[in-house]
Amino acid sequence: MEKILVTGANGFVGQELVQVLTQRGHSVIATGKGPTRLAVETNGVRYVAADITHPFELQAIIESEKPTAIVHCAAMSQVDECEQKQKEAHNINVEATARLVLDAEEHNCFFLFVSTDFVFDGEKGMYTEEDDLNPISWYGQTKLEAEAIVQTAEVPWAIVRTCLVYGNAYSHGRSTIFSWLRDNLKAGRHCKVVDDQFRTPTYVNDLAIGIALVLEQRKTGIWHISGEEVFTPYRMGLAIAEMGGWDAGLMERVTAASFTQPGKRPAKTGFDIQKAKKELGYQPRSFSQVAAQLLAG
Ligand SMILES: NC(=O)C1=CN([C@@H]2O[C@H](COP(=O)(O)OP(=O)(O)OC[C@H]3O[C@@H](n4cnc5c(N)ncnc54)[C@H](OP(=O)(O)O)[C@@H]3O)[C@@H](O)[C@H]2O)C=CC1
Ligand SMILES: Cc1cn([C@H]2C[C@H](O)[C@@H](COP(=O)(O)OP(=O)(O)O[C@H]3O[C@@H](C)C(=O)[C@@H](O)[C@H]3O)O2)c(=O)[nH]c1=O
Repeated sequence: MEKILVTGANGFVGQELVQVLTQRGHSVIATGKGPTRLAVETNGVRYVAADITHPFELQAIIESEKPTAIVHCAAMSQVDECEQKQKEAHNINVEATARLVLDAEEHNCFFLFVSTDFVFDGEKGMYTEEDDLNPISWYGQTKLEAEAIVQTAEVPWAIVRTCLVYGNAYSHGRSTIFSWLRDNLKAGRHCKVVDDQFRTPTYVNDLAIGIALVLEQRKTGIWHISGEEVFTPYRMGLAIAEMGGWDAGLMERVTAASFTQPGKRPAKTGFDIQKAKKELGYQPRSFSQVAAQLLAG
């Protein structure tokens, strides 16, 4: 059993990760900005407020709690916000990560950093862990810089990259592609959905299990943990409409060019997850299986 400190625990990925880690018998120190927003009160979880941009808050928690591992989820994760607030995004996504790596070194904690497909430029698609990085957004640039810092850590480290994470959104949390599509279709709302961004969407519970496997097996290095099937958001919507018995005609099939967004999105990402399947025993569920389960409520 590990004693794991999770940053970004109030976030979409963090909430699920805290639950999965405790269900797997680990003791979790959940940290986030301000009061806890953990959706589920779980035994074995302690919540401690900590702003990662305040240098000594996390350091004091690590000093007193002595975790065996740190999973760093906290980030400015909205791509457009990162593009518009570049200094703040760098402060949160890069400088705070650098300080946390130093804290991990001081207390000999295994360090796991959660990263993104947006470190790639989207030309090739189906990226392996060996492919060259070339981000086209400031968000992706900050994650690339943070990855480079993590790789200098003098403690065992892992980088888990993931892609278009979906599931039921938490109240007050960020929406996810799945909940956004389902809610629009269910409400009979017209929506514009892109059909030229290729992803391997990742069920948030599969991601949390993948992170737990890396931690439990103390696997170091870079790991691509995502779904196995390629979808565009439009094709996800078609599947959801079909399963929910809703009108797919509510979705207007558009290209990414029809959106004027501050942050560029890579066209073709998605991950080749053979390494995680072979070496971790990671096995994501199919989109149809998960969507049916989520729609059944
Ligand atoms: N969602 C996705 O599709 C993908 C996510 N990722 C990565 O996964 C990680 C989690 O993402 P996700 O859960 O979706 O994003 P969220 O935005 O839901 O969660 C990020 C969390 O980080 C917290 N945070 C931000 N700034 C600070 C700070 N200064 N101090 C403490 N906490 C802070 C936020 O707090 P608050 O809630 O108070 O704002 C939030 O709870 C991120 O590193 C992201 O880059 C990677 C690929 C895909
Ligand atoms: C809002 C909106 C989104 N979409 C599509 C575009 C995109 O492929 C998908 C999600 O859109 P968003 O703008 O929410 O997310 P986006 O910023 O594209 O997603 C990214 O988030 C960060 C954290 C990551 O690390 C990336 O892996 C990726 O998941 O939904 C539409 O088709 N129509 C819409 O109206």
